[in-house]
Amino acid sequence: MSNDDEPAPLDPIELRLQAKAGRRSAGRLGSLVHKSTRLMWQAGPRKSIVLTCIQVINAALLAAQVVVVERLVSVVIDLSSGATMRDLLLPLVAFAVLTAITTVIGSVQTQIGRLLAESVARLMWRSVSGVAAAVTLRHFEAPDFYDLLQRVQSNATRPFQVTQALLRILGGLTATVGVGAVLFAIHPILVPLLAVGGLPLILTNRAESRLEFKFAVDQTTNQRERAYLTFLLTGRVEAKEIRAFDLGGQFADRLDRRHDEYITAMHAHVRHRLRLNLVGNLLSAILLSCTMIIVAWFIADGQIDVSQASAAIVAIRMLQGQLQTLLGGVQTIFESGLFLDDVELFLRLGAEAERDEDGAQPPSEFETITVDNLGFRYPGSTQHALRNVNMHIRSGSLVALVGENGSGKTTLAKILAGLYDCEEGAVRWDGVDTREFSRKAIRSRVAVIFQDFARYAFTARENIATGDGAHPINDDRVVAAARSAGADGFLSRLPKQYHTILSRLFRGGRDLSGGQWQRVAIARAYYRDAPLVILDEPTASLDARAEHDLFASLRAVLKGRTAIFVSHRFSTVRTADLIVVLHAGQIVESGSHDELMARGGRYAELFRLQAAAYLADVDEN
Ligand SMILES: Nc1ncnc2c1ncn2[C@@H]1O[C@H](COP(=O)(O)OP(=O)(O)OP(=O)(O)O)[C@@H](O)[C@H]1O
Repeated sequence: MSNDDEPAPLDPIELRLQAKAGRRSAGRLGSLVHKSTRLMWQAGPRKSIVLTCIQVINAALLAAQVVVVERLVSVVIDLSSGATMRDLLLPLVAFAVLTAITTVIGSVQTQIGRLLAESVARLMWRSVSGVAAAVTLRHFEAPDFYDLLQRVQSNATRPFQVTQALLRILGGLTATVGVGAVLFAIHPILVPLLAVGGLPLILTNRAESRLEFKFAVDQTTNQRERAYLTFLLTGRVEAKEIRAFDLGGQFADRLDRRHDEYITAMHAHVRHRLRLNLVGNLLSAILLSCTMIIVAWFIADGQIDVSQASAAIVAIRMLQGQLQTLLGGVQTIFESGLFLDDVELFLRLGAEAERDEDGAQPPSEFETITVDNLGFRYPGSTQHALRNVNMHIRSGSLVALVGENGSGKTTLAKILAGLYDCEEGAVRWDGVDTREFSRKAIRSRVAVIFQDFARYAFTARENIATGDGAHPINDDRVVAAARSAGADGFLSRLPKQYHTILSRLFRGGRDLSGGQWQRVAIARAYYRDAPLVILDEPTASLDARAEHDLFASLRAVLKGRTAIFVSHRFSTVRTADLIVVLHAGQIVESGSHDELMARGGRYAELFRLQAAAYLADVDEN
């Protein structure tokens, strides 16, 4: 996907239709089985082998049980004509041993299956979370992306179900072949009759799978809304406001309504599924009963004896069970296959993320950054957030972006940080368009902290060291960055100093004030050894002294690095080498504080407005 395009449509129904058009059912089943087996093998080769062997042994034991039943019935019949109770002992013991072994093997199989399932789920999560963390920010503007992510997350156990189903199919198949062979030996015609009995189930099972997937797709948005409302009602940050504005009841009602809609839809869905299930099983049972009638007719006709008939009935019962298992397995794979398509579609987004690494390496330092006629619209938006933006930033300078709310400061910061590509125009580092560089490498040359920076429930040192996740934590650099950001004092006083978890979510954790958090975030930016530092409203939560200290020491801390900061506080802005004034996505003025004041334009107006507010207070006192 080109980065200037809208995110690709992620419509799963469309995807399903494409998949359907492209492949026939048998081929599709083959490809699903292939993918799932590979996944299972990658997750646990030894466990996969053990489970496969167990299935085969189990199936052989089932076939042996049928033979033993035939022997048992034959001895029972012969009891009146000379056979003794001793003759009965051997088949009885064999039957008991076989039953016991099958039961024990069943439990072993379940437990190993659990372990393998966890490994498969971990493998899936690793890929999914890797892609979620790497896709471009554009995806996070698209509701389709969130819908897909939701389905991928809530179906993380699907590969496990597929692997379980695979094993069930394997077991079912082997047992069907084994027991089928015994049945064939009793009378060949019984086998095809049984196969016909399974046909209605195959058809209705497929229809049920499609129904299930359609239901899941239809309900994704509802499910996300419910997840969001639950998050609001249980979130720590939201807890204050929910109580202050008494929103709990209102949100709970909203959640209830969404739930009602979901349950109503589910009722209809369940009714539909049950109808299909009933039809399939009824037809199958009728056909199987016909088989029983034929067995009775064979006895009457003298084609088989009573012991063979008993064994045939046991075999038919067993085969019925195995056939159910087999078809259930196929159904699970088809059903999960539709969800796995979603996963595949999602993982394909990772390929685009990998292309972020393509391109030349940017220089480790730069002399100038030039912004040429930059234009940008957010995905799905018709309005330009930035238009005709031109800037020239010299290495080592301090640049301030100012302007009213919504004027485009943060958007410009995001583009300069390499988080979005520009739609029109270009950003150049020493004359080279940044799109020629690896985006990942560009991002590694920028240390950026946004207004809504992340507050990780990790230790203080980890919170700072996330500024450079590519290298092991260097504690000396952590402390140095914290000192430069004015965070060392309060972090050192925490119960476990820099090793204290900065959250109440975990035992022993401590939370910080808004301003203290902001200093930790600034330390995160300082920790990164990048030639360009971008700070989006770095002092919004700082007290007057902290703000003064931060800017007074900024140049010394930067040690010649270039810094761009967004601020609404003109007292700090005036220290910048270059002040860029944005209005409605365009640069309306730029220059030093003195130049802009002399010009008497928008900057001077905003500056005087703020200064007057302070002076008015001073005058009043
Ligand atoms: N994710 C987004 N999707 C669509 N439009 C957006 C998005 N983020 C911002 N905008 C729009 O882009 C324009 C510029 O927003 P931006 O956040 O860059 O402004 P700002 O100058 O940083 O504002 P503030 O001072 O309030 O932080 C605004 O009109 C805003 O509504």
